[in-house]
Formats: sequence, structure tokens, C-alpha cells
Amino acid sequence: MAKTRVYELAKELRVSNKDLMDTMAQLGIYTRSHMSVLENGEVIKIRNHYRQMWRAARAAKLKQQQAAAAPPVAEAVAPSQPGVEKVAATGQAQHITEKAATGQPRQGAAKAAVTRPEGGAEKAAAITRLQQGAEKAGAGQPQQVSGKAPAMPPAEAAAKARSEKERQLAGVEPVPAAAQPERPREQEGKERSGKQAAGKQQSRAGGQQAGQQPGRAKKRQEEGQARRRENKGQEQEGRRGPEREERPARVDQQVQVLTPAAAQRPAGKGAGRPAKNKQLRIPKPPEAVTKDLPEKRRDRPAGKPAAKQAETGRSRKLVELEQQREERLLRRDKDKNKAKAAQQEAPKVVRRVTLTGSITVQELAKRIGKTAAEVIKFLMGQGVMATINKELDIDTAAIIAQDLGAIVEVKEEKPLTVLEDLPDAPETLQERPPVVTVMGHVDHGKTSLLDAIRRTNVTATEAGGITQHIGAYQVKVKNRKITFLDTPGHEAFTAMRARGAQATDIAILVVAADDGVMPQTVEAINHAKAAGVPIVVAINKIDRPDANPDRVKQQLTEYGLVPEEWGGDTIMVPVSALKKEGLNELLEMTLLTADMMELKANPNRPARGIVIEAQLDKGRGPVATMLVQKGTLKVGDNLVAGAVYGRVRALFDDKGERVKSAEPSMPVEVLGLSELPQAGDIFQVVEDEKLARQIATLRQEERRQEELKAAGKTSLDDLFKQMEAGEVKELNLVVKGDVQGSVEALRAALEQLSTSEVKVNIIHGGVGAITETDVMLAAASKAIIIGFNVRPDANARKAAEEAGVEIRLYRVIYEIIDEVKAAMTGLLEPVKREVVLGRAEVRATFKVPKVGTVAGCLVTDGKIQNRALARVIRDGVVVFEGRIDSLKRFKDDVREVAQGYECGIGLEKYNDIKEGDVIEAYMIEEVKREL
Ligand SMILES: Nc1nc2c(ncn2[C@@H]2O[C@H](COP(=O)(O)OP(=O)(O)OP(=O)(O)O)[C@@H](O)[C@H]2O)c(=O)[nH]1
Repeated sequence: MAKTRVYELAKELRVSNKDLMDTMAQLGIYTRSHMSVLENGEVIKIRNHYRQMWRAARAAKLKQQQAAAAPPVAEAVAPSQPGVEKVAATGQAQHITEKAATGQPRQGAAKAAVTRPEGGAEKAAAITRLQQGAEKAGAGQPQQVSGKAPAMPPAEAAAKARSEKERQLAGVEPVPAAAQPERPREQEGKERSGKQAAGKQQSRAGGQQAGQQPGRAKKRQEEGQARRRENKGQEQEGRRGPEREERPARVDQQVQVLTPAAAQRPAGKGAGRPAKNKQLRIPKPPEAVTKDLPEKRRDRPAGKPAAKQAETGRSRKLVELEQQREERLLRRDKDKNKAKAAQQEAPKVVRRVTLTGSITVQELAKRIGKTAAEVIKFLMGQGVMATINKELDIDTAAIIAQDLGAIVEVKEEKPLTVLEDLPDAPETLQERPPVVTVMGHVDHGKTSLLDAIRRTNVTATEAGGITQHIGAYQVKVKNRKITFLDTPGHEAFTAMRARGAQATDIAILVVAADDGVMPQTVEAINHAKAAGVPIVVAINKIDRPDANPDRVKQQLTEYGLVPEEWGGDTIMVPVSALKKEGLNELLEMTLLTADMMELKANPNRPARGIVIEAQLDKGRGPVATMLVQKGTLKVGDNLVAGAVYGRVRALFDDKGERVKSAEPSMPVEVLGLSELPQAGDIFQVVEDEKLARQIATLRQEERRQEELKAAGKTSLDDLFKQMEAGEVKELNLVVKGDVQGSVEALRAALEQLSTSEVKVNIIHGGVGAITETDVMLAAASKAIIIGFNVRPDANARKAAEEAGVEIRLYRVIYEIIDEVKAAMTGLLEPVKREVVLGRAEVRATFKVPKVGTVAGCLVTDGKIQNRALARVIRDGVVVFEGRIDSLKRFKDDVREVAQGYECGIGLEKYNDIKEGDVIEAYMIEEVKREL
């Protein structure tokens, strides 16, 4: 579709470019110049605006005209419709009389000037002639007619119509058809008094007589010629069939019954006509006509049969036939008008439409209660060619719907992948069990404690103990439940947090009373703190002779955990998992903490929760352990879990028993998923499987895209950019060092770098190599790992790569401080980037004395430069990195060899080159950092 430029639209709307651009600005459409291209929606909006302005102006003018035209409309006559004029022209004086008496249309006169500008001159002349003819025919006193209300000469009428049109276009109030109000009165008077208005034949005879009168012959001849010209065109139209006759009916708004004046019509041939023929049609206001009728129809002159008859002097028979035909058509018009009036009387239904995105023509039509054809027609009117299946953008659709009479509400559609977690009304919330995770240093007794709790509180009633089926279970304490996530360590914890999910309400930190606070204890504290989860400390192994709970308490204060008895707010319970001592107290304290947290959920809603773990079962397919957080999960529910979907086929509780539903905080094993979800994925019940599948598919695609990007994580290099963009307000760091002293020093120095814009947060500091756990914590907290004199182990490196966590390694403490500082101020050193120059494939190898092994190569890609950095790649693995030592073409040393040429390459201090290896030449380029 062709684009519309501002100046084109200005031309079309007949306004200046500046005026148009001013109006556009009012409409909120801004363009640079008159050459700017406008969107279709904008063009429609502007056109509609102008159209509305014009309508308003016309309506105002019409009102003024009506107000100015006293005496009442009933006395005015100015037949505006082709049918009316036609009847009059055939000499049917009584028609004119009736119409004049019912007062049709001064409006019509104005309309003739307004809406039929082109034909205005001719029409004015025709009207004048018709009136003359009618008067003569009716009264038989032409002298009186001409004396009282001299007919406007055609030229004058044409000029008048033209000036009327010009005024209209110029926005000047047109003068109401000044000469016309007098005529109807005359006609009416004459026709009422004179019995001469007896019928068509008489009037025709009158016309003929008048034509024979001496002195008038010339005038009649002129008029006859003018009429011939008009009627020629009309005759052609007449041949197009009844369609033409129907047109006035389309314009009509209502049908008026016979007026008293018409009822008193004298007897004659016309009197024998059915009463329905005397019904008058009131035309629509001019603007409606202008809108509804195409230009060519509006321009059409009228009065065909009268002129035709007068001109050709056809036989009476013919005229009668014609008259009958007209009557038939008028009857049809009347029926149509009746139906139309009935339609118009019916209450108008205004549709309310909510648009959420693009929509097809067909769908829009359906929504606004129109036919597709109506919408297409509207679009065509705006210069937009559309098919039924054309997709309309939301703005265009809104404009169309509004213009076609609907009330439109536009709502942007949320991406389908995001399932909104609707908040529950406070009154729907009910208390739910707390979800607890046990954390602590290795061998401090996490597993023993979980076991002891389970055995004392779950198995007590069941002989022979219980086999735990899933990675979570519930225990009962004083008729209240506590849910334990059986995932010792931080893996599940951090994995979940990395996905933005938080399953845990409370963390139980296990510290062995004989061992005290250890590195993983600190890690656990930092994890819990980063997640904002309250900690209940279980000081374990108090049965041990060397147990020293107070020392543990003392150590914990260093990490901000101060026991209640020392004035702090951390609950610390001495326990022995081995001896099952203090367990109830620990559980009670846990419940107390939960009470303070007021953990509530609405069980009466579609379930939502977290995937705790998932595995593929040979017989049962994907099996996921899920923790319901809100609502109740039921068998048969359709759900989406991360990027997978499914329908709950069966539910099993922590004892492996089949259940029908799972309430908030209940862990449950779910069967029926399409694939394996990931730990930490959020699951949500949706209405139907189709929607679930749709969301899951979109999420899969989204995840793929995210993996490709692997960006979005904080990195020191673009820290400043992220700070500027307001994306980063806190710089989270995980600091690992070789000794505790350096870690502490680093922590203090880095924290001091905090500014008003960015706070430096050391979320974890520890001694030893960078581990996978560090990476997981960093990933969950969007942190950067700083390694001082330590290196990441293989797993950590891999995990960091996968999670997109940045690990920065240093050997000098000041370097760390300087770099973080520089990153925060956007002044980091230029980035070094590798640029590959080219590749060469080794086709043969030669041993050259004193030089070593030389590779005979073909440059397959780019170029190879002498002394360039190079690496040898064998089966996709880099086996050597160094520099090109020699480069020869035949026996000559060359600086570079281009693609497609053979060459000999010698590598610096590397002779183990083999046939099939690829030598990649590259250089390191310094790229200036962009702020
Ligand atoms: N004396 C005594 N020993 C305990 C107690 N709790 C655990 N242990 C012992 O401590 C050792 C480690 O206990 P676990 O429960 O495996 O400790 P953990 O923290 O789960 O260890 P990881 O699973 O390796 O992280 C075992 O030999 C337990 O028997 C206790 O309360 N008293």
C-alpha cells in the first residue's frame, strides 16, 4: 500500500501544509516536515478529524439556514430530489402543490446548492422552469405568476448556485434560497383557489397553450433547448433501469403522511391516484447525502420526464405509462422507507469492544456488530484496500471501530509466556505450614537432623519406619505441619533463587557444637541473608563431650546472628540429632518464627508453586516433585511448569500414597508432564491444555533465545553502562581469597567503594578455590566473583560459563580495588579483543634441519601474516597457542599469504604439527570502552 506524505494529504484535504501539520500536532501526530510519510492509522485519524470538522460546520450552517428561513418550512418549496423535479416537470401541478403544501424543502434548495455544486446552475434553472411550468399549468395565469414572482433566469440561477457553492467551500454561510420562499405560497394559493389544477393533462395543455402564446415563443424555445440538454443526460440514466429511481429512497429518512393541504387536492386525474403516492419524502440533511451518495450521483441533473414530454411531445399514452411507472416506483420507495423507518426506530446498540492486539477485518467486524463488507467499505473510503483476512494493527482497528460507532477500549496484551500471579484478597487467605530448608557445613549433621525429625514426627505412628519418596516431607508438631525441603546444602536453594523462585520460608542452620562456624556455615548464612530468609540455628552434637555451644554462639555473632539470650533476635536451639534431643523445641521455635511471619495462602484457587526436583521414571515418564504455594493442585489440572506443560495424571504425597489434591505448602509428586521441568521452575494451573502447550512452547523458545544471548548478567566491563541505565543499583560481589586475612582486607576495601549511586555488597567472602556453589550463589544474586590468588575449579568454570557469571582473577589486591573503582566510574582500560586474520589447513609436513617441522598449508580463509599470533586446532581442540615464526611461498619469505594460496608455515617452538590441523592466525585488538 502506498504511503501518504503530509503534503499529499494536505492537498487532498485542501488545506495548507502548515495548517495540516498544526492540526496533526493537536491530534498528537508530529512530523518533521511536509515530506514526512504518515502511517495509515494516522492518515485515517486525520481524515476523520477533518471530516468531523466539516460535518460540524455544515450542521451549524444548516441550522442557521433553517432558523433564518421563516415562515415555517411548510411554505417553502424547492424540490431537491430528482423524483420531485421530474414529477413537477411533467406538469403534475398537484404534486408540486402537495409538496409545497407539506413544505418540503427549503432544505432541499439549500442542499441543491451545497451538495450538487456542479449541477447547481442547471438545476437552479430547471427548478425555475419547473416552477414556472407548474404555475402556468395549475393556474393558467402565467402573467400573474411572472408578475408576482419572476422566475430567475437560468444564467442568474447558475451564478447563484455557483456562488452558493463557493461560499460553502469557503466556509461562508450560504444565503438561503432567497427567492424561493415566495413561490410555494403563490403556488399553493393559486392551486388551492384555482380548479385549473385539475391534472396532468390539463397542466400539459396549459403548458402547450402557454407555449403558443405570441411573444413568449422565443423564451419557450430557449427553455426547451435547455431542457433538451438536461433530458438527454437523464434519458440515458433512465435507461439504466429502476435502480436510479430507488436512489431517492436511500436518501430519505422518513415518510410523511399526506398533509391536509394535499388531502384537499382537487379532483382530477391525479385525484384518482392511491393516497400513498402523495406521501412525501423528507431528504436527509445535506451532509448525510454528501456522505452516502457518490459524487457522480449527486451531480446528476433531474427532471427528465417532464422535459422529455415537453420536448418530444409524446403521446398521452406514453406519458400515462410513464406516470404509472413512477407511481410503482414511489410505492416501492414508500415500502422501503417504512422498513427503514422501522429500523431507525429500533434502539441503537452501541458495542463495547476491547482490543488487545492486531485483529483481522472479519474478527473486528464481528466484534463491532458490522459486516466485514462494511468494514472493508470504510477502509476503502480511507484509501485502504483490505481483504476480509487482512490483519489490522491495534490503532487502525480502534479508529475503525470508533468510526463505526463502537466504544473502544485498548488493552495491550501481556506476553503469553508471563502468567500473572494474581494477588489473593486478604479474606481468602488461610494459614499455611512453613517451608523449611536445613543448611550447614559438611558433616555437621544436616542429614542426621532431617532423619531424626522425620523419624520422631512422622514414623512414630508407623511401625518399621518410612521410606521417603520425595525430596520433601511434612511433619506434624502439635497438630500443626512443617514442610521440610530435604535438600541439604544450598543447591536447590540457590538454583531456585537463580530462577527467581523462593520456596523456603525459614532456614535451619546446623552448626556442630564441637566444630563451630566453618566456611560452609558462612556460605549458608550468606545464602539465607541474600534470600532474605530468617535463620533458626540448630547447635548440633551437644551430646559430644567437646561440644561448646557458647563458642558457636560467639562465632555466629561475627556474622550478625546474635542469640536472643544475648539481646539479639536469632533463635538458637541446642540439639542432638543422634540422641534426638531438643528436636521438639527446635520445631516449636520454627513454628514460632513462622507465626511471626504470618504465612498465609488462599487454598481455593488454581494452584501455583515450585518444582523442587524432577526425574525421568522408566515406567511413569517425567515425574516432578512440586511444592504447592497457593491454591490446591488437583488430579486433572492442566499446568505449565517452566517450559513444560501437562495434565496432572496422578498425585502422590511424601509417603508415596496416592492423593487427589495438594494444598498450600504440601509437597507432592506429579505425574503427567510432557517433559522434565527444572528445579526452581514455577508451575501454574491454567484453564486448558491448549493454552498450557502454547505457553510452554513460547517459553522454550524464550529460553533458547536467552541462552543464545547469555547476557544480562552483571559484568565489571559494562557495570558503568548498567549503572547509567539504572539497571544496577548494587554491585554484588563474591570474594574468594587464599587466606582469611586477604579476604577480610578485600571485603573492607571494596565495601568502602560504595557511592551514592551504587552500593558495593560483598554477599559472600571465603577462603579457597572458587567452587560451583560460589558460582550458583553469584548467579542467584547477579554477582561477580573476585578471586584473589585462587582459581576456579573445572566445575566452577563450566558452571560460570553456563550461568554467565563473571569470574575475575587477580594477584595484586590493589588491582582489584582499582578495577572495581574504574568500572564504577566508567573508566576501565580498553577491552582487548581477538580478531581472527585467517585460517590455513595443513596438507603436508616437512622436517627442515635447524628449523624444525614446517607445515605445507593452503590458506582457506582470510590471510596468514608472518609473526602473527596463531593457534593450532586439531579436531576442534586447541593444541597449541603461540606465534608464526616463518612464512614462505615456495622458497621466498613473505609477509602475508592470501586465501586460496599455498604456503609453508613454521610455528615458534612447536614441531608437533600434523596433517589435517588448522592453523588460525589472529591478532589482539584494543577496543576503546564505550561509556
Ligand atoms: N555425636 C553426634 N554425632 C552426630 C550427630 N549428628 C550427626 N552426627 C554424626 O555426624 C556425621 C555426619 O552427619 P551427617 O548427618 O551425615 O552430616 P551432614 O551435614 O548431613 O553431612 P553431609 O551430608 O556430608 O553434608 C555422622 O557420622 C553422624 O552420625 C549428633 O547429634 N551427635
